[in-house]
Amino acid sequence: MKKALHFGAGNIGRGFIGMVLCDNGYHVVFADVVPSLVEQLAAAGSYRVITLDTEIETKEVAGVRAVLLGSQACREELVDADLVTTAVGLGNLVHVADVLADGLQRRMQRNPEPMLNVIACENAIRATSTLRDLVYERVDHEVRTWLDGHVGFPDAAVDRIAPNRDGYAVEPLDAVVERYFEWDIEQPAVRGELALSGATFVRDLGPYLERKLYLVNGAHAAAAYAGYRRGHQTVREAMQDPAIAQLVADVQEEAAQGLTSAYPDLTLSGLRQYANTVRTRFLNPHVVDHVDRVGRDPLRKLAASDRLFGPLRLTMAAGRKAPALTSAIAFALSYDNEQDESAQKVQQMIQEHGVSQAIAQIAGCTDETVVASIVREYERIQGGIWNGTAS
Ligand SMILES: NC(=O)c1ccc[n+]([C@@H]2O[C@H](COP(=O)([O-])OP(=O)(O)OC[C@H]3O[C@@H](n4cnc5c(N)ncnc54)[C@H](O)[C@@H]3O)[C@@H](O)[C@H]2O)c1
Ligand SMILES: O=P(O)(O)OC[C@@H](O)[C@@H](O)[C@H](O)[C@H](O)CO
Repeated sequence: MKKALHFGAGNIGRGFIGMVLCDNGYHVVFADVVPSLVEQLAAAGSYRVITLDTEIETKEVAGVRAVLLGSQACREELVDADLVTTAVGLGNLVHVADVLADGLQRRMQRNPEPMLNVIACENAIRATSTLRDLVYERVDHEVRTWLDGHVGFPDAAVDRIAPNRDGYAVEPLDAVVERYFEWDIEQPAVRGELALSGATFVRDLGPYLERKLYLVNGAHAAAAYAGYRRGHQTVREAMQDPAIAQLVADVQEEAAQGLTSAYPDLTLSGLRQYANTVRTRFLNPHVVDHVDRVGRDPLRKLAASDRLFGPLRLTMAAGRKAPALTSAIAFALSYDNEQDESAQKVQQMIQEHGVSQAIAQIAGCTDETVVASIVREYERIQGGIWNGTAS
């Protein structure tokens, strides 16, 4: 039986990647940093995925094991794994890289011939490439040469809403997910054979990845940050607020305009259809997804290449204005959730240096016109007079 080592036994790890791998006949070994989660998974050897839709479907993912990240057992799992995946959060890839660097050296010494693929399933531009670079930094020339020939690092885009489980009557290991899913993997970087039913193999991931990050996650972020500010608890509640529903649709339209200029194969009508489906998903009455999960870590979400400044850059490069993305960025900067450490860092930067400096520091954006528009929207939000994007 093929074996997959998956880092991150959280919502998307259990609810999406683990399930697809199991459906493809992999024996799945989860590696996580939370000892209690690892113990529970290891003891149970299985968990359930509950699909939230008009029909609630419960499916068992059986025959799984679990190891603690960094343990000897975890490093040893790499020696004969057939596939490695991650869903740990972009900032945590550095810790996965430490383990991969060590485990892959063991593999080079003891099981060098079989090809291996490593796929990071994180919401970011080319997260697998980021992970590969982190691994390469940690090994010497001999290992790098072996990695070049035997280990593929294909980039991927993953899409499935896997909310937190609070509010659902579920068992401790249950994962809850929407029915929809999409997993796109860049074929040219794959080493050896990799067949995964449920995944789509594409020649160039760029358009798939940016379409997903901007039209799903950018829109999601807009709904969450505006929703938080306007007192909504969940994404669905936020989407039922007409001003936010319009903001989200406008964010998608601006991003779509930018995407069609950057990727001639993407059509505006195709992107509009995709965007409509995304908004319907956000309104799914069976999914309770809190704005604080979707808005988590605004420092990451406000980075230059991420879901808000990424499409803004494309739209501006296409010579178009982006008032809705500007509002969404201003809402992200206004996100002062005390439970979110990253939000608190953003607030501290704003307090210490002002909004313009915070934008420069976080997103590297110093374009005076862009910064001035964001600041104007930020002030409207702070003043409580935002009731729709200024045109
Ligand atoms: N939840 C979603 O709807 C969704 C959908 C698509 C993609 N994603 C992406 O998947 C990733 C995980 O998101 P999530 O919602 O599952 O988060 P989560 O917090 O539910 O799960 C993350 C898991 O990773 C573990 N972890 C953290 N650092 C680790 C490390 N170094 N090694 C091993 N495990 C580690 C955590 O303990 C946790 O169990 C993120 O990059 C997210 O953007 C999430
Ligand atoms: O996971 P994040 O923090 O990058 O983004 C929050 C949500 O937008 C995200 O988890 C979506 O639910 C998911 O990407 C849908 O595929």
